[in-house]
Amino acid sequence: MFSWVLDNPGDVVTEVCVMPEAASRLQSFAEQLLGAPLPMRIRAWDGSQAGPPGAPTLVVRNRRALRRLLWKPGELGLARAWVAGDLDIEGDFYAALDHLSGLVWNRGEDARSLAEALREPGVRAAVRGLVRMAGLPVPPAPPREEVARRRRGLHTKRTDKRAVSHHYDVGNDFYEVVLGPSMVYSCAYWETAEGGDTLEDAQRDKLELVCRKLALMPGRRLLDVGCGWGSLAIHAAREHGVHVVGVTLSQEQAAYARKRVAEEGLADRVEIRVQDYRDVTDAPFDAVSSVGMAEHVGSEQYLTYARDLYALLKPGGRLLNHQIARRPHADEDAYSLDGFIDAYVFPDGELAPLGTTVTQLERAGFEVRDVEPIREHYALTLRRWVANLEADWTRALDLTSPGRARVWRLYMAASALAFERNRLGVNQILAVRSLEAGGSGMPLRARTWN
Ligand SMILES: C[S@@+](CC[C@H](N)C(=O)[O-])C[C@H]1O[C@@H](n2cnc3c(N)ncnc32)[C@H](O)[C@@H]1O
Repeated sequence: MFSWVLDNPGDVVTEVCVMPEAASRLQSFAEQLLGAPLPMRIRAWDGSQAGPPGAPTLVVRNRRALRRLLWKPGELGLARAWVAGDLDIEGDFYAALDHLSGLVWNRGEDARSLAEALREPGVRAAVRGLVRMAGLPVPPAPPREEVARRRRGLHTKRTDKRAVSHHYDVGNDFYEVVLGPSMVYSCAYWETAEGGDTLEDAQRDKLELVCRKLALMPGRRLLDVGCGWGSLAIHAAREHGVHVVGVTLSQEQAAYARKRVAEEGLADRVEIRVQDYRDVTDAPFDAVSSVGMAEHVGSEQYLTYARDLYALLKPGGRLLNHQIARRPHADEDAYSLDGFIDAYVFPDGELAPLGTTVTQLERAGFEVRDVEPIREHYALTLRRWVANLEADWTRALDLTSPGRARVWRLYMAASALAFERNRLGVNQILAVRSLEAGGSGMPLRARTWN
């Protein structure tokens, strides 16, 4: 099936890039490579179209898109072409992304995925030949030791600050468009699977759930690690009467959060700092919340993170760690960092399987008391963020670059699908620093929380 590709790489370039009716040539090239019909329509730069009528359409605006795809086949190539505006999608965005991710990664028994096809040495060599002929340099794949070295160099205080700034210091106005008035950048807590409640209600319910799990009450001290725009700190101080220290690495977030705190009249109870969690020294706290922050910590630093939070708590104090989890890989050593999310969205972000996180918390001394998996909630939340962005697209383009707006739309929609398809999870882990004699201070019936 691949002999045509292997034997005639020059003809393939000519066929696909130079001859008329590019869409049907593209379709037949992809179908030969994958060994199955394409479920999407294609519209090419010359206006030609091919594929099942009524299906979502992949618009290939120019030949450069093909070069990008062939140069880095898979997630990163697709994303590069998408960010540059060389590729577009018409029709149902989620259905199209679902088809594309299926084509690239998981086809099932009867058809191979692009990733599988490209693992065959002959096909890989032919594709690299194509890329060379298309005039693009072919970088060597980084050796395993290089991936390991890069990992070790990550997550110093300086690199974390730079990575956080890349993601969060892009304008609070842009985040207001996406997140809406609640300004919470983590999974909400919905009443129904249909997501009938508003995003603001669902976010308020999430903040309240975190406060109840932490048994917050007047006079207690809460440390909110990765406090974002201050929403949890404000809710906890206003509704539960606690004193809160919120730390973030983002200057823009801190300025925004302080303004909100002052407007709410809570300046005597909420302190927002631009500070790394590793630099917090004013222990002890009765409770620590870390919501949507631990994804930035990285595997090399995770135990340090867990130990630091443990040390900051009083005996009997609770940690609520709300964190995205990936599925374990068959070969954990081969786990590579250079995907689309790393390149464009969260530089140096790292996801761990749930079991790894629980083990690290236990190794740091915590007793893990409860794990609540809430991945369906994240899919609902992300779909709402995508809808917010699409509804205010023109303003979003004014507030940021078109490339960034396209990246955010793609990463949020693709992440919604990943949570729906169970490729990603998100969990609220409640852990306790036990009292000296071993008591947890937890109620016998855990669901009442305090
Ligand atoms: C996804 S946001 C979540 C914000 C907030 N918890 C929420 O739910 O809306 C992640 C937060 O973690 C913060 N962060 C990341 N690394 C940090 C570090 N090393 N020390 C302190 N904060 C950090 C970022 O500045 C950002 O505020």
